[in-house]
Amino acid sequence: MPIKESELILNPDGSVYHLNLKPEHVAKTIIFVGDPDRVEKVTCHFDSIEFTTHKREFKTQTGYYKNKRISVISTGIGSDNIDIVLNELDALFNIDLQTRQPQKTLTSLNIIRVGTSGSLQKEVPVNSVLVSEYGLDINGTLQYYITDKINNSSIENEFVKQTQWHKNKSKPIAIKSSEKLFKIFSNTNTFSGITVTANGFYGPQGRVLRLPIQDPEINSKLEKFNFKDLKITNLEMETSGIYGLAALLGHQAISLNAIIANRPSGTFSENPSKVIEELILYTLNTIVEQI
Ligand SMILES: O=P(O)(O)O[C@H]1O[C@H](CO)[C@@H](O)[C@H]1O
Ligand SMILES: O=c1cc[nH]c(=O)[nH]1
Repeated sequence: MPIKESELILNPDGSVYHLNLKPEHVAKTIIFVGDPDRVEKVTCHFDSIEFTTHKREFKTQTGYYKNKRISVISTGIGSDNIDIVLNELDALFNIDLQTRQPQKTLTSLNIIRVGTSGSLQKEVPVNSVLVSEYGLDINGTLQYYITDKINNSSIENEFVKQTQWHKNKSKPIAIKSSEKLFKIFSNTNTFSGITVTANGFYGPQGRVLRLPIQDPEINSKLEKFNFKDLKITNLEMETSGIYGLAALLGHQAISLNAIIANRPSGTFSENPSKVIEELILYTLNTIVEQI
């Protein structure tokens, strides 16, 4: 049975609904950034750009960096957007958009997030780079899929126990990064750990401005969490969705985080653009050398 028009929505020009892309527009190695303005901060280093489009928060450019064809897509903020980006991106490669049937031979993509994040550990300082070994979904997105073959329930159970996770909050789901990409992007200068992916920047990340939150101790509980020497290192808003959907769809994914805030010390980077620019160059050169 073909996938119905209401389920896989195509624009009049045949492109996928939100991303505005056709299969020929996208490379198999894709950098995700949150901020649409960060797309050009990556592609300004390219030797050539062959394609650009922009709809809502989703801006895409495809081109060549040192002979490697790479696409850069902005996802906007949050795992709800990751659900859109991963599903539409996968459809471009793994569903025949004419017959609306899955392709017989599936394509596996390399997805590398270049994002910003807040550290939960004093020893992961602002202006450092963190490679997420695990993404921990506390935002509920992955609960809508069948994750029992890809999640780590030992981490999840320990998390619920150690944080006294409130029963009304969505059940956490822990997903590992691509082992291959984790090895490629980790080095002696990078940090690694469990990245908690929240569904908001303020209350869901333990920030209090004027509103009290359900658990005022949550960030110190996250900071103290320990599972076989694995620590929760940072908070942001996309990694677990990328890891979960990539693993389910058969893609390789890694999340690289420029640490711009340190929550225990209450500090924020004086020059976030600098660490982001360094991370972009590190990412591009590592892709060219090792992917
Ligand atoms: O800088 P990006 O990649 O958007 O990532 C982080 O910044 C945003 C919040 O300011 C969230 O998307 C969070 O995950
Ligand atoms: O603290 C932070 C910093 C960047 N992005 C987040 O989501 N949280």
